[in-house]
Amino acid sequence: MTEPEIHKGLAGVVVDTTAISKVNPDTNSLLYRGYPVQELAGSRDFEDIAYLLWNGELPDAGERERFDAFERAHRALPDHVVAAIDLLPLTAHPMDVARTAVSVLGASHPRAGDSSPEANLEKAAALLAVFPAVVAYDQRRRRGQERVEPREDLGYSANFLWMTFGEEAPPEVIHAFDVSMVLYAEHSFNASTFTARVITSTLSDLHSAVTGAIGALKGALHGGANEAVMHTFEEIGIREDETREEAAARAKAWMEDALAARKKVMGFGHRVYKHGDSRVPTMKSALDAMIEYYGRSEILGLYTGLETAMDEAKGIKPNLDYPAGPTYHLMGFDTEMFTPLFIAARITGWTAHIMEQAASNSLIRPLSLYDGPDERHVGEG
Ligand SMILES: CC(=O)SCCNC(=O)CCNC(=O)[C@H](O)C(C)(C)COP(=O)(O)OP(=O)(O)OC[C@H]1O[C@@H](n2cnc3c(N)ncnc32)[C@H](O)[C@@H]1OP(=O)(O)O
Ligand SMILES: O=C([O-])CC(=O)C(=O)O
Repeated sequence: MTEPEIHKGLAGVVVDTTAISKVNPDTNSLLYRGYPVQELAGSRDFEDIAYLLWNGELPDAGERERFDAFERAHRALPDHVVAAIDLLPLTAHPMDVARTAVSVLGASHPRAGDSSPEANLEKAAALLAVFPAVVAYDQRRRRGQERVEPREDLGYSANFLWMTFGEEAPPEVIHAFDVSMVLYAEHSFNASTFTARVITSTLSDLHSAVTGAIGALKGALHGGANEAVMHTFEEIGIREDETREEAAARAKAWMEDALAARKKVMGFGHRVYKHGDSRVPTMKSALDAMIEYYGRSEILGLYTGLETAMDEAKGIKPNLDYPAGPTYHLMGFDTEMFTPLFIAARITGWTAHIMEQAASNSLIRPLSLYDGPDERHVGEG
């Protein structure tokens, strides 16, 4: 009998079709429902992207108006979710808080037992609307600050920043934040999306699938990398009085030591892209805008120092988490909040995949090759 071929990590395996996004490493492109993401980021806001991912088309004016009315009416954190978050210690990682909050929202959803396409679309939109309040409240409670209620007169990103910082963000910051949400929204069969599809394939519900996806996103090889990038910057040391060149030199030396010690440096490399992540140039422009806005050229020094040293030593390019981390830092988010920001964006992609999987379902259940002990019996030998 021939041994089956093992596809460790499912690398290179095509498991299903999807009409939601196309990642093409050869052309270094990413399409959402056919549109290049670079074209969408900057020309369309995150709400339009959510609509596109769920419905297959960008909204017309009336569709967008109805979407906004629903989204803005569902932004407030219900009291029982506030109470559940308050039960969690401040030592809990914000990803654990986020995962718990989504689970509580699922358990108490009025249509919890309904996984019809209409119920799923409504659940997805309500989750997208309320999730920023989870992140904003969690950051504020850790800082000993009061919760800030959402504002219906602001767009998604402006309101997110308002609830987090308790003041209106400048347009430059809102724009950079919105671009990050658009870029993080969707990326085909990545580990967390695949997790959501596996859970959905058992006929489980949308909130269970998103809760599981959050668990998969938390790890440093996936979404947790944006937090890890900032820990690298912090380990090297962020010195505001330093020139860009001085910071770059220290970062380069740090990277050379890390690679000599055979360390994996988070924010670099990708399972699919081997010549650079299609989203990085757009996110890097958003980072550059924030560096300029806040006058923090030493951050650019750290960024380029690490990037250059990694490229020279191994030819490995940054992924989206690399420019996103310092961008969120400059905006004032605490480092542990970065991956929950990724959740906020990816709720769109995850739920689009949950709906796609449910509409054309087949239980996801691969095979394994047993390599344990030969058959034996209790009491023998
Ligand atoms: C939004 C996202 O989720 S993007 C991904 C975020 N994750 C990270 O940034 C974590 C750091 N990166 C990595 O661990 C990897 O690049 C992954 C997991 C993302 C992709 O990995 P894979 O395709 O499985 O490649 P693999 O991990 O086998 O790496 C291949 C080689 O490149 C090296 N390599 C890959 N990434 C890195 C890195 N970040 N730092 C150092 N070396 C690296 C590996 O050590 C390996 O070298 P070897 O052949 O000498 O052993
Ligand atoms: O596609 C992947 O494996 C990881 C990634 O970049 C993402 O989920 O955005």
